[in-house]
This record gives sequence, C-alpha cells and structure tokens, in this order.
Amino acid sequence: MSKDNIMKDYTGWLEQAIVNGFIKLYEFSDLQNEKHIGRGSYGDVYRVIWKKDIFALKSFKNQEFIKEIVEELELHWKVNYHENIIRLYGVTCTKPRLIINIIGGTREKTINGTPIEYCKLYKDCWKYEPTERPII
Ligand SMILES: Nc1ncnc2c1ncn2[C@@H]1O[C@H](COP(=O)(O)OP(=O)(O)OP(=O)(O)O)[C@@H](O)[C@H]1O
Repeated sequence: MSKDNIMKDYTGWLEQAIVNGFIKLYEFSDLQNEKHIGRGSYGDVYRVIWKKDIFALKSFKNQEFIKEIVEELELHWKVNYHENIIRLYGVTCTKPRLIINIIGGTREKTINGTPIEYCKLYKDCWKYEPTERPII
C-alpha cells in the first residue's frame, strides 16, 4: 500500500470513529491555559483546561504519525476503562479538515433576512442521516 493510501486509511478510521460517536472531537479553541508538561517520541504533552476540567493533551508533531495516533487510540478504545490506565477522553485538531468541522457541527451561516422556512429547509438538507433529508 502506498504512503498516501495508508494515510487515507488511518484518517478514514479516525473520521468514522468520530462520526459514529466512539471518539469525542473537542474544539481546539475550547482548550485553555496550555502548559508544557512532557515530551514523547511523537510530540509534546500539555496540561490544558477544558471548561473546568484538567486534561493532558498529547500532541503529534505532524500528520505523518497518523498510524501511531490511530494505533494508540485503538488500544485505548479496547481497554475502554481501567483505574490504572490513563483514560482517553477524545481528540482535537489544530487545523481541522472540512469533514472534521462538519462532523463537529459546523455549517455555513444563513444570510440575515433569509425566510425562516428556507433556513429550515437548508438545515434539513444537512442532516447526517440521508433518509432524514428532504426529497426533491
Ligand atoms: N496523562 C498524563 N499526565 C501527566 N503527564 C503526562 C501524561 N501523559 C504524558 N505525560 C508526560 O509526557 C511525557 C511524554 O508522554 P508520551 O505518552 O508522549 O510519551 P511516552 O509514552 O513517555 O514515550 P513514547 O512517546 O516513546 O511512547 C511523559 O513521560 C510524561 O512526563
């Protein structure tokens, strides 16, 4: 398999895990008070605050590590929860791809003055389940 296909494969796994609700996607801008606390082989680790909770945010230097990221996420997911193992709360992305933004609920804003019924139709067309979208 080519390097590009490996990247697509692992990126697809991650996107599906987010879409299916197995892994929570945090908005990067919601993570506050970043403080450097450690360094591993793949990147730095930061202490961050999300709402009022403290999290360790593990960063990966670049997307080339997608395989390592996914393998670590899979391991966490298999363990699910154990009191002696740090828990995976979710993932975030500094420069989310369009699909990640859409999964996270981002939509184009409706233009001021657009009739309410048009806004509703527009929003219905974006529904995740194709069967819930309007039929022409
Ligand atoms: N949940 C956490 N709470 C506090 N500090 C952490 C946490 N996770 C990682 N760290 C700190 O960041 C450092 C790097 O962690 P990271 O998991 O990236 O690498 P590692 O597992 O130590 O090594 P490798 O990257 O080779 O697997 C740790 O040694 C620790 O000091």
